[in-house]
Amino acid sequence: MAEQTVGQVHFSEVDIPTAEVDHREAVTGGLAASVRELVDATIRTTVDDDEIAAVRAELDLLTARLRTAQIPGPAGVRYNREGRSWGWGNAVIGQRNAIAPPLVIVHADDAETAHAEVTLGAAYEGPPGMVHGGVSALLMDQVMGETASQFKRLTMTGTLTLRYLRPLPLGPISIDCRVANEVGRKVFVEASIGNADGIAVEATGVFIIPSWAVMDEETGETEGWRRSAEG
Ligand SMILES: CCCCCCCC/C=C\CCCCCCCC(=O)SCCNC(=O)CCNC(=O)[C@H](O)C(C)(C)COP(=O)(O)OP(=O)(O)OC[C@H]1O[C@@H](n2cnc3c(N)ncnc32)[C@H](O)[C@@H]1OP(=O)(O)O
Repeated sequence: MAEQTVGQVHFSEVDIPTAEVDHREAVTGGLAASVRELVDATIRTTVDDDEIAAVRAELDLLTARLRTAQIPGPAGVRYNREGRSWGWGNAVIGQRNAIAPPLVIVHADDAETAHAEVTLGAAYEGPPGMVHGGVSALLMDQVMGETASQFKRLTMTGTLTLRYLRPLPLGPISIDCRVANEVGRKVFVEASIGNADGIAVEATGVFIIPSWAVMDEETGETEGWRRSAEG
């Protein structure tokens, strides 16, 4: 495994064929999907106290089984020589992260725009029956960050400005995003989140290519960074 550091950001090149990565992702992604169901059931269950205690005891045993073999810290972002990258712990798109919806982001071929759709359930509630405003910001931040990066450079959120136009009910939502402008190391991005009734939140963001992450196009120092959302 080769460690690569761009300024303060570390990522790892691992020699795993894409087919095996896809397989691992399908298996562990299935586990995360089951845990997502568990999260929803935990919020909504009305079983009695004894049943909760019994379920909890079983869950603690299951968790202990998973912990018999685990990595020492967070999942990080990894990539292989075929250009497949994956960030399984990412809070928004992480396939192994039950906290992540997970969002599947579709980027246009020119990488200037992106679109994402997902259904948000009880775990994402803020106002009663509505999507938490911070969740809307979180999801848009990820879509905007990826779009700003255009998968060819590292960008970080500098300023995110949100205008909440109307409450967004839990249920199916969609996000649209586009690069509006670019000046030096600043990439200006616009996004919105809404549903079939229209836009609920508009966002504008300044995403910065950090001074420590300006890459040399010739040496391809950061070539391992690719379309993580697709993998
Ligand atoms: C081979 C290719 C590689 C491809 C890679 C593709 C990967 C694809 C995969 C995945 C995509 C990413 C998906 C993630 C999505 C989630 C995003 C997050 O959650 S990011 C975490 C939260 N954000 C932070 O933690 C930042 C913390 N802040 C910093 O690190 C710095 O303050 C930073 C980088 C924002 C700026 O540091 P400086 O040293 O580079 O900035 P200075 O040189 O002072 O300024 C440059 C210009 O930017 C403006 N600027 C600086 N900070 C700004 C700010 N906060 N807001 C707006 N403008 C700012 C300045 O005014 C200046 O503008 P003037 O050139 O003078 O016009």
